[in-house]
Amino acid sequence: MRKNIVAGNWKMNCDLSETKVLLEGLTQSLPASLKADVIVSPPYTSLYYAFENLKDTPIMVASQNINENDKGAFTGEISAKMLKSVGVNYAIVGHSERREIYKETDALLKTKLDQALQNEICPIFCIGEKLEAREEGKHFEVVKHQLEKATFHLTAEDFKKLVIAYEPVWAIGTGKTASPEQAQEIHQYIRDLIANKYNQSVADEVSILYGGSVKPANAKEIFGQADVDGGLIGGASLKATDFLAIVDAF
Ligand SMILES: O=C[C@H](O)COP(=O)(O)O
Repeated sequence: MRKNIVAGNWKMNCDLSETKVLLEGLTQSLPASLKADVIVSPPYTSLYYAFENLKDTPIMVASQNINENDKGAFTGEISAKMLKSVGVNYAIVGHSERREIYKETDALLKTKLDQALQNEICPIFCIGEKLEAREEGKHFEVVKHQLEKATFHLTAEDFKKLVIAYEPVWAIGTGKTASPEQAQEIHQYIRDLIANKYNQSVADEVSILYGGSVKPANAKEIFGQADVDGGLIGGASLKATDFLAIVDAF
């Protein structure tokens, strides 16, 4: 059965001392029993510190990216094996900021997913349409294309290891959130795509997260939708009390 997951994507925020403060805030106020799996995704420079300081807690650590190669002459890059060695169990792959700013293509993302899975890192694979596509009613088409091109080569066993994050680009960092009905509609569509490609039991095992301006004030309503299994949280994950309130929203 699929899991509830709340993942915080810190993006390019938090140096080491800020990481320390944020993690202390999280661990000191962490409820004894959690309603969701909790993941934090600090920048590379804080990953090892995060792992070391969270290993006695239920909070898991994700990277915000992963390289598609094993090793070698790729100046500035970090391999899956290196990530694994500092305690990373999840990797965000295909965030819209990487697609847009760093021109990551569906073909590249496919190889990144393979690399993560080969190294036993669970990908949090991001898909979602831009505002123009939403306004033209092409959002279903966009997410179908993104999903098919990067993931449908996977076996059912590997597909079940993915977490999908639906993040409408127009809702990221803008304060605009998809309505709970809009989120449910497209999450259900994504689950149906998975069921049609694989089968219903695979579709029922994959957690589909919503991302885009999730805050303590709107999390409960969004997470209350039948096919929304949690959230990928940007801005609100940088404040421990807000992030924990979102975790508690189930
Ligand atoms: O990865 C997280 C998303 O980009 C959402 O960011 P946000 O919560 O700041 O809108």
